[in-house]
Amino acid sequence: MRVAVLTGAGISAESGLRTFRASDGLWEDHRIEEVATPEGFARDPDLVHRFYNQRRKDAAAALPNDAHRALAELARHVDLTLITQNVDDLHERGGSDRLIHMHGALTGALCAACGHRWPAPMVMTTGDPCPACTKQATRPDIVWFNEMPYRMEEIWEAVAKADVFAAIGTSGQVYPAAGLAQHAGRCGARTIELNLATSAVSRDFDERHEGPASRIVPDWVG
Ligand SMILES: CC(C)NC(=O)[C@H](Cc1c[nH]c2ccccc12)NC(=O)[C@H](CCCC/N=C(/NCCC(=O)O)S[C@H]1O[C@H](COP(=O)(O)OP(=O)(O)OC[C@H]2O[C@@H](n3cnc4c(N)ncnc43)[C@H](O)[C@@H]2O)[C@@H](O)[C@H]1O)NC(=O)OCc1ccccc1
Repeated sequence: MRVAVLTGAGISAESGLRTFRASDGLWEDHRIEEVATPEGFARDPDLVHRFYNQRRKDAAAALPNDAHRALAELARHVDLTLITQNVDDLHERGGSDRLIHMHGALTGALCAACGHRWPAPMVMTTGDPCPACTKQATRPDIVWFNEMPYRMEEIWEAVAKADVFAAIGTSGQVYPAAGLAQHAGRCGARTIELNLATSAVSRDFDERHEGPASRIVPDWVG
């Protein structure tokens, strides 16, 4: 059985990490344009580093929950492709050793000059030189708006081949991730939404399970 799972901020909410669009969401305190676009980084890199340094600290202090662990268990029983929009490392710390961070990861640093990648320091600053080209063009290895998400061909292929596609804790407002459910359905997969509430793409699913991820994901995995 081939299963493709897409996760969003909702799966890490019960681990204490803020989602984006909730009333106390990340986008309440910061304008997307300012902190999650290449233009915002060019305009004020210190502000962007402060934003991601705080998220890196919060993620390091958080612990995976039963939903993260249930997906690691699922991978032992089916051919699972785990795709996450999240930049935290709670899937890995929950036991998942094969996943695709389509929007990058807080644990990564990227040189905007030469493209070199290395493990991110907890506190990243504009002065950090690249270990390869020594230029000071260090940025978080995160996919910002108007940038192409990582490993899209692999993701598109895995979803096309899936017998089952499930989306967990995502609002379905950001593309191309939000378009994967429709793609899966068109390719014949059974599509399942697991979420605390309805999302912007709930109509694209054959089946819905509503409730907190830490309860409904272990129930679904069974
Ligand atoms: C806002 C939106 C309209 N804009 C976009 O989609 C844009 C533009 C666009 C492209 N195609 C389109 C088509 C139509 C319209 C617009 C577009 N997309 C892009 O820019 C993408 C890139 C998008 C990626 C941006 N980076 C992120 N993250 C990293 C940064 C960071 O993290 O700081 S996006 C970021 O926001 C999104 C947030 O969504 P969710 O994770 O779903 O979180 P949210 O808070 O919204 O919802 C939480 C959900 O959980 C549920 N929940 C809460 N608690 C629980 C709980 N306890 N249990 C269960 N569920 C729970 C809630 O009910 C809710 O449903 C995630 O993707 C997340 O990664 N790039 C691109 O298109 O590039 C092109 C291109 C082409 C060629 C060459 C170059 C470029």
